[in-house]
Amino acid sequence: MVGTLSQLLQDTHEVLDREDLHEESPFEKPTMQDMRAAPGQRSMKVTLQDLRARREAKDLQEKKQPQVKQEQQGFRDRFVNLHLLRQLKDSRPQQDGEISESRQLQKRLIYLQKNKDLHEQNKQGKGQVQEYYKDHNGVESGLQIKLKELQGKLEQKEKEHEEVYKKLQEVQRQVKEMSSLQIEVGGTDLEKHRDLLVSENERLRQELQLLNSHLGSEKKLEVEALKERLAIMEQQEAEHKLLISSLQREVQQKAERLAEAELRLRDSARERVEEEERLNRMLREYQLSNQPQIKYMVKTVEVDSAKTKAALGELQNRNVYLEERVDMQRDSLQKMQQQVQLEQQEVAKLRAQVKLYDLELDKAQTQMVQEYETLQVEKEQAVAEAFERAQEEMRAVHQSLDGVRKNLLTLQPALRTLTHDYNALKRQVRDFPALLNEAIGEARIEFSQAVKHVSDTNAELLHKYRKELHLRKECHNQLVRLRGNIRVLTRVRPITTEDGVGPGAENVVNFDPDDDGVLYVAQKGKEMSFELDKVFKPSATQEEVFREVSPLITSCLDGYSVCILAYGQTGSGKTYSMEGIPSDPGINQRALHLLLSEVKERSNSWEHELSVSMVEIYNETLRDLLGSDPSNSLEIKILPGSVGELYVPNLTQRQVQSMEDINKILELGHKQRATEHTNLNTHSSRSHALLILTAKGRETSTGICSTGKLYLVDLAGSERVSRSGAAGERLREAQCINRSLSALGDVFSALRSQQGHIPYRNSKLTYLLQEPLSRDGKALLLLQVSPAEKNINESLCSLRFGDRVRAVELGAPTRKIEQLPVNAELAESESPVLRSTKGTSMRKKPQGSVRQRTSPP
Ligand SMILES: Nc1ncnc2c1ncn2[C@@H]1O[C@H](COP(=O)(O)OP(=O)(O)OP(=O)(O)O)[C@@H](O)[C@H]1O
Repeated sequence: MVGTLSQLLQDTHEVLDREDLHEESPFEKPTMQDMRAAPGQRSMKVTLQDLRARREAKDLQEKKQPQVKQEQQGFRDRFVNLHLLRQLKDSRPQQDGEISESRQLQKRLIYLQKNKDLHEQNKQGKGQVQEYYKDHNGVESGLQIKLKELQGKLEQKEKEHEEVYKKLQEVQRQVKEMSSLQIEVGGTDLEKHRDLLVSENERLRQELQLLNSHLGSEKKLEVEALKERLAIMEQQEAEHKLLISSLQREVQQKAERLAEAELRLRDSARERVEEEERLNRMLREYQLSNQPQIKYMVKTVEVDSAKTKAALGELQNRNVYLEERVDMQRDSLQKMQQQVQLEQQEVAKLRAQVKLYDLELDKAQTQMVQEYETLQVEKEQAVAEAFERAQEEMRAVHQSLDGVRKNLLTLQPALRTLTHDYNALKRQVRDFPALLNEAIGEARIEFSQAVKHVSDTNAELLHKYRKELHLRKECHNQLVRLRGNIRVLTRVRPITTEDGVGPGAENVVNFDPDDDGVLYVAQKGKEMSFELDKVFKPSATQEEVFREVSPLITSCLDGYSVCILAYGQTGSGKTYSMEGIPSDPGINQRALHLLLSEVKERSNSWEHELSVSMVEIYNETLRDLLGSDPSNSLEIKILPGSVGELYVPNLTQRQVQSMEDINKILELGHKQRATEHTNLNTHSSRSHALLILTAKGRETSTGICSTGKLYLVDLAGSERVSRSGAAGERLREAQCINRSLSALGDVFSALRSQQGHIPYRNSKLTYLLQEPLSRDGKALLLLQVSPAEKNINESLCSLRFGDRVRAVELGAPTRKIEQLPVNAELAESESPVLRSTKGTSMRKKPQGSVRQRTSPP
């Protein structure tokens, strides 16, 4: 027990001594005034004003400090004594509680002191955090500087690459120059080597580009990753800053609260000290006032102890209150401690994170640096390799260039000779056009001269040939005349619309351009030629045809019996040639017109009388086309008293003196001509039409009379019966026509073979044409030919017929003349023909009349 008390006293002294050392200790001694102040007036919530007032009071107290200290010491002693007394006499447990409270207060004070230390530490922590941030910022700025350095290095490397690339381009250019040189020189091995170098160079360039792109892309990626990391870290830093600022705020708040708590503790300590002082004072007062009555001391003490008890009760209450407050403070301190711990943990975490980030950053940086270094090394290696290759290539190029130079040196003489040759050739080539033009001009001149010569020769030859031909013709004609051959002319009509279209209407007849007596007919790929006296092309006019026959026509005025026969198949143009069309008349009208004009011309020496008859032989009946009744059949009879001279009784004979007479007669005859339509020709004539002109003339000076006759015959169609498709009446017509035509053919055959008997009487036609077709007459056959392919057989028949007729020799013709008295009138001639307008006389040779053989006109 005694040990415990002594321990307590020692502790109390220690505490009191320790508190004395602190100027602002909460256990400073209160002034008397303070002590006197009622406890109820002292608020538990000590404001700062109160604190200031107390401090001022404290300052005042300090002035009295030595004295007070002495008093305190005394009071302490008294207090100790009092305690001892209490413990000894009363041994009250309340005092023990007070002491324990004091101890607790002391402990709390220690705790608060520790808390203060913690606060200091916290402050230091904050400083450390700020330092960390500073460091972090420094690291970041360092990284950025490093990044900038790296970028600078990259740019430098790129520049180096560009330089290398330029060098490569220069090498390529040199290689190209070399290749051009080689092309000029025309090397072969060098070209291969050059191609290899070029391909190698290209490959290197591509590799370099690939490396560049690879390097650039990797670096870019890394920089981007670093930037991303930096951004994240910056974000985290901002968050941490926010956290730290909030923590700082909290720490500040807590520090403020701590300061408040300290103040309160001081207040409570001061109050306690004041209370102690007051108690000491009271004790001293007691001691001073009650020293002689020690025996009553116990009683007084007991009396006073009541007060003391009350004071103690108050103190106890106050202690309880203070204890509560201390508990509260403790709680708050605990909380604060916990918070501080949490914050410390957080700070530690943050530090760890920051360390981690630092590590990561360092790692990334080192990795990046390593990668960069490796890339740098690779790039340098690649560049070095490329450079080496380029150098090697350059060396090779130089070598090849040397080779080329050598080649050039060796090739130079050859080149000189080649250049010389080339220049010579160039000159030749340059001069060549002029030379060529000159040569061409000369050749042209020579050629044109040769052509001209040839053409001249040809023309001459042609001329000679034509002359010869003409002569031959003349001779032939002469011969024909002398022989009395029947001339055969051929007229080919043009292709008409009636021929239709298609292969059947194609032209199969061709002509010889130099010989107008030759005609070619193509049949089934074969070409047959026919030689005739004259061939008229389709383009031949009526005039041309008439011109050819006109000499024969006029010969009738000389007393000849002349016959022109138009022969050919239906539609071959017989009527067209003989009669013609109103706008373009044929032989008949032209002949009459010619004879009229000829008579006129000869009228000085000759008197002529022209009379015309028109007959038709239809179905072997002779009809008078100018008669009043054309249906009457005429007969051919021998003129009585003549030598076989034939005549046609009752045949109408009309004199013609003008063209009007001719036109009227022809119109009448044409009208009365029996024409029928067949399926071959819409205007087919199914009869033989004859225009007989009798020309009686008398030479006024000599009295010689001539009687000439002109038979213009438009024969019926010569086509075969089967082809005409005729039947019945048409068949009979066709048969009659064929019979008469075959009779004509027979006559020609007989004449050709110079038979004794000529079968004139086999048909009306031949019988009527006996005189001109006899040896005394002249005959001309006008073969009408159709050029259409469908008529080729009939055309060939006609041409073959003409060929046969050509061979007929009638002999030299004879004029029919008679000598009459000079003063005799032509009309007084005994000739019945001349006397009568009715009936044509084909009399026998009268006495005194002479048939004079003469040359043809
Ligand atoms: N040279 C020609 N130029 C123009 N047309 C012609 C010629 N020859 C004949 N023709 C025409 O051919 C057609 C038949 O001619 P044309 O009547 O003269 O034949 P044809 O032989 O007399 O017949 P047919 O025996 O039936 O009387 C006519 O339309 C005629 O105009």
